Amino acid sequence: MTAPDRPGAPLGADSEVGTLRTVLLHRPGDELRRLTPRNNDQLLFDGLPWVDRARDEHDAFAELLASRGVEVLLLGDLLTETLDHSGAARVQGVAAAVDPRRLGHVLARDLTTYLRGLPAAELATVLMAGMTFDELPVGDGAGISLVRRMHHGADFVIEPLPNLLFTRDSSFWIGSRVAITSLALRARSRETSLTDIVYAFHPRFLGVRRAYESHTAPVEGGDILLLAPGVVAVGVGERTTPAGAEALARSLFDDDLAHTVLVVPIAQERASMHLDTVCTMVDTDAVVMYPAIRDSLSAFTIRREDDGVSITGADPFLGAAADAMGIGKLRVIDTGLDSVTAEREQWDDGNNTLALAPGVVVAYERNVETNARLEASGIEVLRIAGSELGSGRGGPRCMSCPVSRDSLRS
Ligand SMILES: NC(=O)NCCC[C@H](N)C(=O)O
Repeated sequence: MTAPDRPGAPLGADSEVGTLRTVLLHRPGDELRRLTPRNNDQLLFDGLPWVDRARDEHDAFAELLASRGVEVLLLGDLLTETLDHSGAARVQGVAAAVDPRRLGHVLARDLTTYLRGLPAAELATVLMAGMTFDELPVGDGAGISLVRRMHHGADFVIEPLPNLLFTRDSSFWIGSRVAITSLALRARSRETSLTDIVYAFHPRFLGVRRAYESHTAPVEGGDILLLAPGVVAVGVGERTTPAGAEALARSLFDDDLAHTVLVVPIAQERASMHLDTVCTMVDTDAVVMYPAIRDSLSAFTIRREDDGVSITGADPFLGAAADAMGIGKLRVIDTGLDSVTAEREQWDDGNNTLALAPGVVVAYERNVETNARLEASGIEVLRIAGSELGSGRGGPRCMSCPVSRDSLRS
């Protein structure tokens, strides 16, 4: 992995459980205040979070990580620093936010000029929280746009990005490279314009190379599990598509970032929108998994071969994963729950843990039964509150993008 001359540990990750050194989070901000009962479904939230409380919960999450020696980077801070540092980042970030097809040429042009001139912190806020027609600056020429006149003041000129909270999905690190993903749904697609400029222009990431650069089809970070160095599982369901998984596998092989990719079909349902909603790694050879899918989860195995690739399967996931990882057995921590408790705790992200090291995970406190079973199996569980954070349907893993983990290769 790279970057000895930068602050902090070398960048990159080759597993889900190597000791976590640096992580990217997003502190809940004004983008969450945009949620209303009319738009929350479209913006992929199941309710309206109490924003100040969500922030408190998130601050406690960040403090827990820091208390365990993890360097916490905040997306909002990195974005502000990036926009301050780079004119090109400003141009790119604004261009992705201003849609002339929707706003018309006149308004798009005036808004672009206005945004490019904003101080970095204000621009970062607009790019994350969006902007309404009421919030447009009043000045010369205001009112000449028909689009402006005909829209309701509370309509969005720039749509907010409340799901920035889930930093896992818009980028992920593999080896010493970062992949900017290709988010499937309209409500989230602009998020990657922000991770893209941060990784392209922030001095901290100077010289970092990209993985999956072509992003030809949808791939979301929540579907990617780094099972072991060189072995990657990719969930295919509501978000990542078969074409995305195939393109990612070929790209990882070409860049020598993986030799085996397991493609794992998951139900196309909100409760299991990503692979990490039903299964996360808690140790080098162990996962916590939603019990209802334990025996039915399957995988196609794509291997890099001397003369191309081979595809086998579908086979039972647990066996295919153990084979690919070169271990006798992938342990499933037996959450042993009755089906109703298991379903409730899966919905509340009980299986969505963030490993800080082998056998040490962060989990939502509300999943009492799952956490107790993890502890009974020897896993250290660090509990955080998530009553408000969870309203977007994501747990500790979804809310974190590991930027640096110790390698498991050594
Ligand atoms: N990796 C994850 O499962 N992320 C959670 C994403 C939740 C977000 N509200 C979404 O629907 O995309």
